[in-house]
Amino acid sequence: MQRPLPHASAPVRGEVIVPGSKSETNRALVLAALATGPSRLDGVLESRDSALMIDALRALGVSVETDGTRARVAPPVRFAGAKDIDCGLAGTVMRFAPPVAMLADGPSGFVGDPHASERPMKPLLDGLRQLGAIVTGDRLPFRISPPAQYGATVAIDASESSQFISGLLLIGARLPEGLTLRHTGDVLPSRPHIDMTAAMLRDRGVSVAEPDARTWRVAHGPIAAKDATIEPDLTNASVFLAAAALTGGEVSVVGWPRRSLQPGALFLDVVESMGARVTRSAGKVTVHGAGRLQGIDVDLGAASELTPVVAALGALAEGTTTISGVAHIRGHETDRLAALVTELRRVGVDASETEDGLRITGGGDLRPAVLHAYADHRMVHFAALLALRIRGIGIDDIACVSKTMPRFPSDWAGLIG
Ligand SMILES: O=C(O)C1=C[C@@H](OP(=O)(O)O)[C@@H](O)[C@H](O)C1
Ligand SMILES: C=C(OP(=O)(O)O)C(=O)O
Repeated sequence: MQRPLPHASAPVRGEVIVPGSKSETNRALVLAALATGPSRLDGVLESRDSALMIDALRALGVSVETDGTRARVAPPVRFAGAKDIDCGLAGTVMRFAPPVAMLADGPSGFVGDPHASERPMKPLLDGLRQLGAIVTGDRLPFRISPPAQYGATVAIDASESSQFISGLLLIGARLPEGLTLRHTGDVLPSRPHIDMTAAMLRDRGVSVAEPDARTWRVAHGPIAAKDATIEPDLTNASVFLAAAALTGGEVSVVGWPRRSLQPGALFLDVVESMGARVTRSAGKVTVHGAGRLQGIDVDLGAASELTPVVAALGALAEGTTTISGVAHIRGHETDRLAALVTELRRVGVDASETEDGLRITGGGDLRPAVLHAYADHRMVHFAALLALRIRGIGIDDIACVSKTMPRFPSDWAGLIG
């Protein structure tokens, strides 16, 4: 569905409420499915990625009743093997549901969107093999047969995705002897997401030790049921805050947690270092744009989901912006480094890939264009930000925002006016 995107004829001002965190929602659902009894969740994200997770868990025998942003999850006595579990393009589903399927009473099959088979899976599937599972294939689609006897130690290279570590940690306590998991690679992206997994396990009574920066020990034991409220998604919030920074406006996000493990919270530091002002009061965060932004050098290895938004800011800032630490986003919803460079050049911005990121020179002779989304929700956010300052920007597929924020088009139009 091709769409023109709104241009900002005046500084953007307003207040937004963003839906629940994808990362926290899908972890809370899995942990509730693995728990000793039923859990109630509030603030649950309603989106394609969370719907896929709910369907995957239901297929494995979990009862999930939803009512808007509320969910009641009741674990089964024993997980059932399931055919053709659809992962869509959701990293959290393709990396978190297979370990649960390894605990089932029979084999399970996993499928996904066409591009999903380009996303890295092998280290996770090797991890399941090291635990005794029989797995056919190294990418989607694949099939898992649960082990006759479960192992307890895994060594994998998670430099392509932190989700390999998170997926295995989530089930560690349910393995008969717990889990010792070691990362063997040189870099480890998205550390805050792994910390979020460990924190949510600990909140449910699980012992997770971290003897060094690349090893986790999860003790065997019960995962307590826990009623929980999901935080707003701070990465999705960054798009709205960035609108203020780009137009010299003022945008607040309501319900910003006082403390959060979401890497999206790091956006506040990034936008501040580009020249915007950030204030906090009574549960909300406000970005005050100064009208001009400065290019920066920033390592987004901890928060690589922010790359498309920061790339848009860099394209419209003065000077050069260098984003590093994000080589692994070549394996995200699309090859995000290639996609961002192609789309920046399409509108006349000088941009190139580095070994682990992007170099963008702000400004240039900017021109209108219909940008490509590559089925990637964050490429739509990127295009929406460019459109604020470049007249005549459209997007070839707006519907893919349903991955994590189906109401983005109306919320965005409401904010921009
Ligand atoms: O565990 C999670 O919820 C996520 C981890 C990160 O994955 P990578 O480590 O693959 O970047 C992040 O980019 C993704 O959007 C969500
Ligand atoms: C990388 C992302 O998603 P996924 O959970 O599918 O990996 C993302 O949302 O930016």
